[in-house]
Amino acid sequence: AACSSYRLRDALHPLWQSELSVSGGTRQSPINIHWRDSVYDPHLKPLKIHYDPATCLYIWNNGYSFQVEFDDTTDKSVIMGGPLENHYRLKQFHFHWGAINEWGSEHMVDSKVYPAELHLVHWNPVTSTSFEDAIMENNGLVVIGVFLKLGAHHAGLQKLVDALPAVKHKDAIVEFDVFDPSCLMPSCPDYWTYDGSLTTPPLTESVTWIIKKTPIEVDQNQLEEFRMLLFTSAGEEEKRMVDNFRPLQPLMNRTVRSSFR
Ligand SMILES: COc1ccc(C[C@H]2SC(=O)NC2=O)c(OC)c1
Ligand SMILES: [Zn+2]
Repeated sequence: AACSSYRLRDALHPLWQSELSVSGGTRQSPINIHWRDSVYDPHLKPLKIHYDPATCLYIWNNGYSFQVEFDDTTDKSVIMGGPLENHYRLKQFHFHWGAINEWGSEHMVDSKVYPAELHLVHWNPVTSTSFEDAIMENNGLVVIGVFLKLGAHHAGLQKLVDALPAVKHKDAIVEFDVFDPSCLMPSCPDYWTYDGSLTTPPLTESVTWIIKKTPIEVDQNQLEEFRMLLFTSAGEEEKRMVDNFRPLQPLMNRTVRSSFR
């Protein structure tokens, strides 16, 4: 019943009216990860991350989240290992968050919700010639999800937070150079992985998800800076950018694998 009400609410939500475009979806995201149902896979390798801070280009407000874009014309910022057959190039990262600390993440772990979730989006340059192509390819994309929890100040994130006032409105863009997103990774190597989809239209089922088990800590002021962004363009009636997460989707015939016992 819960999932059907989610899907009803999901389909009615203004952002996902186009949900019908994948109404036959069998591998939609996000999901609630039931820890005990995840299956340890000894063949899963450690995830290898090599990001070159010089590939960072700019930060912008796309009307749904704020996004940091990277130069993906070379293999300078890549991930490999883990469940992956080859390397994937970093294209962008963005966040999802709530109006208050009680919710905000897209994925959940045993129904535990976090105040925010980071998504690092990568594409497969071996099977696709561009990010745009990879979106339509089965397993063309890899998104690493990192939970954010309320706690200590995150010094690495602060550089990003300090740039947010410059991208307050939809379509605002500001140069953002030399940022290493590795600083947003928890040191714990453990992750879950499953086959899923984009969590915004076109909702295509082209994503290998890698969800880190351990959250990173950020402080209240940093979360509140996220919540001062706007969905709306300059001159429009202001709508605060909050609750930009998709409701849970049914697991259907999928198994979540874990890299740890
Ligand atoms: C047209 O192609 C798109 C559109 C949207 C997103 C972003 C979505 S997907 C995710 O994980 N979170 C989000 O907000 C995307 O990302 C790969 C690719
Ligand atoms: Zn996302």
